[in-house]
Amino acid sequence: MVTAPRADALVFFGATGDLAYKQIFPALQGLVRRGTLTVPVIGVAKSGWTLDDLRARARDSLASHGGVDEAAFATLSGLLRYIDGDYADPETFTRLRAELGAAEHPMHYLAIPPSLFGTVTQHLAASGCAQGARIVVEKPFGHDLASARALNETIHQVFPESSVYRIDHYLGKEAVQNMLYLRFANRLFEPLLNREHVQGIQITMAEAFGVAGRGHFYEETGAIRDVVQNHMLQVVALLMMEAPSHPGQEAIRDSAAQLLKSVRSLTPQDVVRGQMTDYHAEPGVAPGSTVETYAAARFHVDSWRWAGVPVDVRVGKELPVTCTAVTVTFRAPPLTPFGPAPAANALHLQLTPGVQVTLDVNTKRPGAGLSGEAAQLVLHQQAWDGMAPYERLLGDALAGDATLFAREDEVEEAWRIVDAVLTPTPPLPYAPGTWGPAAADALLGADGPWINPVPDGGGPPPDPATPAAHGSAANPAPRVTQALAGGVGE
Ligand SMILES: NC(=O)C1=CN([C@@H]2O[C@H](COP(=O)(O)OP(=O)(O)OC[C@H]3O[C@@H](n4cnc5c(N)ncnc54)[C@H](OP(=O)(O)O)[C@@H]3O)[C@@H](O)[C@H]2O)C=CC1
Ligand SMILES: O=C1O[C@H](COP(=O)(O)O)[C@@H](O)[C@H](O)[C@H]1O
Repeated sequence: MVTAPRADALVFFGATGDLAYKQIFPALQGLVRRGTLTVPVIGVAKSGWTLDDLRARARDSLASHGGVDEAAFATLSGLLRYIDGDYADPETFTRLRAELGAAEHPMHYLAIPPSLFGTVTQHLAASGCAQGARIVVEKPFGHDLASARALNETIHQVFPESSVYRIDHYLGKEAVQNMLYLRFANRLFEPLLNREHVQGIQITMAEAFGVAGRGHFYEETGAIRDVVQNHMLQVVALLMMEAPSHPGQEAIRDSAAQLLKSVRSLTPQDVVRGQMTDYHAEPGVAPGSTVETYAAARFHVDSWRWAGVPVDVRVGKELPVTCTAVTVTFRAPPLTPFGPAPAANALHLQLTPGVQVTLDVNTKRPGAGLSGEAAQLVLHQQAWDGMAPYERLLGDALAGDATLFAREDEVEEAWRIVDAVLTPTPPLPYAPGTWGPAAADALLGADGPWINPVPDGGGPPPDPATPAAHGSAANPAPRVTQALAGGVGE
């Protein structure tokens, strides 16, 4: 729900950077194509570039990330402005104020190194650029609980919480929003999602690639800071939170924050840290680095609804597949008059690639007698995200809708949960292409084994020039049932 006026300028700090190139120009072109980006886009960086250099960079970015839509690109080019200057120099912000002209509600997007968030915020205030403005801040938001609190304080000296939009691009994923919708738009699942019926929950975020040339960044971060503190805990919150009291942004964020408040702080015994054996060969990685590229953790949610249900989360680089999936495994029926059921009921939510929801059920084996076999209902299958996460999030921020942005209390709770396991201890080695250190199995004990996701679907978005593809090849008709996939539960 929108609570702020529409932004009338987008100031893009970090327009010459890597994130801009890989994600943001494609998102901006998408917004232009939808007609939701019509305001000036002012890039600010210190590369010594001209506006034409920025336009050339934008075209190059689009050519290698999704394609140039000439009509949309022409409009985007016309909206682009560029200010070349250092963020430490007040003059940069004086020029920005002049470029903003009559804009009353600029949106300042900080796609810049986190060490500069404070500097830029303070210069925005001193130059008058913060007046009536909102700020969109990239991840990571802090390095631990203390630094996140300090950063919140710095930002709040200039921007009230209602004007702060903290990006967690997982919240912009169609599949993550679908998870929330599925829970509360159906009578079917919600009554079952509690300790009476759920045996355990597993979430795996597997990536078949490594640190992808971002060794310097990863050395400062590691898997827990990179994706557990933010993406994984947001998924936990949306999957397990109570129903929001109304559709407004604060109600949804209140429920998510409340759930995070009930997650017990991790201790070293709850976590297994791993490091892929080729990590030290990555440029920017220190010899002897103990940064983890894999982490498995058992979370406990101390709430009336979830007490005693293990929530096991595993993330890692250079695992066998690229897939993020949630599995909710249900308890066995109280009586089994026809003998033990072939498999536990389970709800699988594939969050990436694409969107997929499946349900493992037991059906009668055809023929004589009453024995069963496992089957899988495919409830929903969609091969692409509909809207790329950054397009969705930047569009929402421009419109003044903060629902899909992490609030101060959510971010601080998430840091509180992981704070005691951030100190690097020697990680266990694992070979690229494997599912990580064997010790992660011991973490689950009798609740194991880990469920290795088998990615199904996914793929590039349909060509914008052929919108018919949206409803056909890209979104195949759901299968009704199929035999239980062999990989699930292995
Ligand atoms: N890259 C990625 O895949 C992801 C990045 N992020 C986050 O996005 C943010 C940006 O990351 P990324 O794009 O990789 O970083 P880069 O280092 O590639 O880009 C940094 C940008 O900031 C500008 N900049 C840095 N210092 C100054 C300064 N003193 N004055 C003016 N401009 C300056 C650079 O300008 P210039 O080029 O002119 O020096 C450049 O535009 C970070 O918070 C990162 O954590 C989040 C998710 C993924
Ligand atoms: O934030 C990050 O997310 C990506 C994974 O995002 P996805 O949308 O491709 O699933 C991860 O690779 C990266 O390390 C991390 O910084």
